[in-house]
Amino acid sequence: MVNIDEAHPALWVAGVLVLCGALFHVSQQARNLPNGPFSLPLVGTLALFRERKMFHIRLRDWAYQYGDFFHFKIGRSPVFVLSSPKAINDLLIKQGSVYSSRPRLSNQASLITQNSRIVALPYDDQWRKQRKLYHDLLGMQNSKIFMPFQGFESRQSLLNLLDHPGDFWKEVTRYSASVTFGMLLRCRFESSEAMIPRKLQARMGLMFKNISPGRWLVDWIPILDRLPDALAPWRRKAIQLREQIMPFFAVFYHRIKEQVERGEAPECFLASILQEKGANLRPEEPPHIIATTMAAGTDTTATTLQHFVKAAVLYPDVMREAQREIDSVVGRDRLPNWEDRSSLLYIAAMITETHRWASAVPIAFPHATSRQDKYRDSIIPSGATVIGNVYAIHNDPKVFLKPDEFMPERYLPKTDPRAAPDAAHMDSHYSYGFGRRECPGRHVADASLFIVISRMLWAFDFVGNPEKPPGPGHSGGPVYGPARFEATARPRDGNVAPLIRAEAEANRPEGVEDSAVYEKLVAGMP
Ligand code: HEM
Repeated sequence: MVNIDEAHPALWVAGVLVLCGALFHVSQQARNLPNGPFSLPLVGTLALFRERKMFHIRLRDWAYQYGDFFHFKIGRSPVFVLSSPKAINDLLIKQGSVYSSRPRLSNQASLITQNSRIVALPYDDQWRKQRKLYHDLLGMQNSKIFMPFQGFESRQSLLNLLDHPGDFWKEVTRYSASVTFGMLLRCRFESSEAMIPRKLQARMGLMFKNISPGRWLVDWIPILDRLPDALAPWRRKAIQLREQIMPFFAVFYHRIKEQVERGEAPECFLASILQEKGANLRPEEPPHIIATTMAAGTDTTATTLQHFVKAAVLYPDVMREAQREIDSVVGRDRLPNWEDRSSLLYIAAMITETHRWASAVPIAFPHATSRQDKYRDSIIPSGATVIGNVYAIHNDPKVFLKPDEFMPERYLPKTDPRAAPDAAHMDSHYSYGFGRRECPGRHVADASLFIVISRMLWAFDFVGNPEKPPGPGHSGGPVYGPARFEATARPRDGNVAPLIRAEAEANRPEGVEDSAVYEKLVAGMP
């Protein structure tokens, strides 16, 4: 969360200043805080600066040391960390009306996001308005309208993997981007080399880097923000960054807007926002909704698929068990389809286990309180940051036996002879977050994962490079993928190639255009 690497010089200056002040201030609330790592008044928890650990690893280690309800401090502000299903259930879920806000963005971050990105909005009417748009689009029932896209794109994935067996890494990004862009604006990508997903990733990287708390000197010395614009060049810089990031999204916005005005828009999320559903939005909101949807839908699903391929390579017995199930339910003469979903229990368990074993967002997104509350004798002030420690819980041996092992059996129904119910003391996972802020795209995401995973395993064995097996470590952030690794998709038998080629073009959804039209429009952008 705190971008220490980026903010290093700023931290030292801020550290000296706040240390001077520290002698005169003692946080009133400190008396009521739960256990936690050592912190200095005003400076906060020193280990945040000292140790070069990834944030979710550090939070897991602290959870082992301080228990399932601890705090640390950023400056003077306590951050509360919940590291057991009980603590999460007690607060983030049962007390949703109190624990569903977001930490306040810095002024710099607000300049970049224009307070229009749902993931960062506080629990207020603007959030409710945007959340309803997502709910209407992505709710359990409505999300079914995307099945034809997911079905078609998963067959394109098989074709691309057949032609380029080593390209799974890029292919899963193409797949996820096509599903997301399809629902957002009826646009798709045929090739794994498509340039738009890469441009999207670059922009989101720039955005997240610059809205992270602690990124700017002024985040650490807020009094500087009182200076007029002429003496505050960082404000201009934030606006320049926004102008670097947002025109890319405006391209999609303007094209669909023109189509709406001509009465020629495709039936899609963006058109419905520009027609009646988004009537109450501020003008700057739709481009940010486009950016959020593209980013939230693409990177997370692609990353989860990369984790899945890693598991398939590292656990060939699990892959074979899944293939045995597919072969017995589906046979070898056709691809798995939606009707098979309720019979493919091992595949369902495998998807849940992928979310647990390697969460794409290992601490979800921090929540914040909208009023003061009390928990286990501690006062949690209004506006406090509260983190659900997903990674710690998913890796806690008290909750999941042998947490390092990829074991779909832990999620099978108890009556299934393959089940290992004692291996899980929780019947789900927290990779989609919690309570009222839980990911609204989860039904779409799980459907996307089901259809492409079941079909990939029907068609291919995933084989690693014995010289370079997938290692530990992560890529990316705030969405964490595995460290890059090699894998080859090897057709399982002689039926696979002819069937994939024969089926690739079937049931092409109507009204979906190739991304070429947008590629021309964004070609000149860096
Ligand atoms: C495997 C795929 C996905 C994962 C792991 C994932 C994970 C998450 C997480 C952890 C959160 C924060 C929850 C919280 O604050 O408690 C979130 C929020 C969100 N997700 Fe997803 N997500 C995925 C797919 C999607 C898709 C496909 C969409 C839509 C196209 C989407 C749209 C959103 C939105 C709009 C929010 C913000 C919700 C809010 O702040 O109220 N996500 N997601």
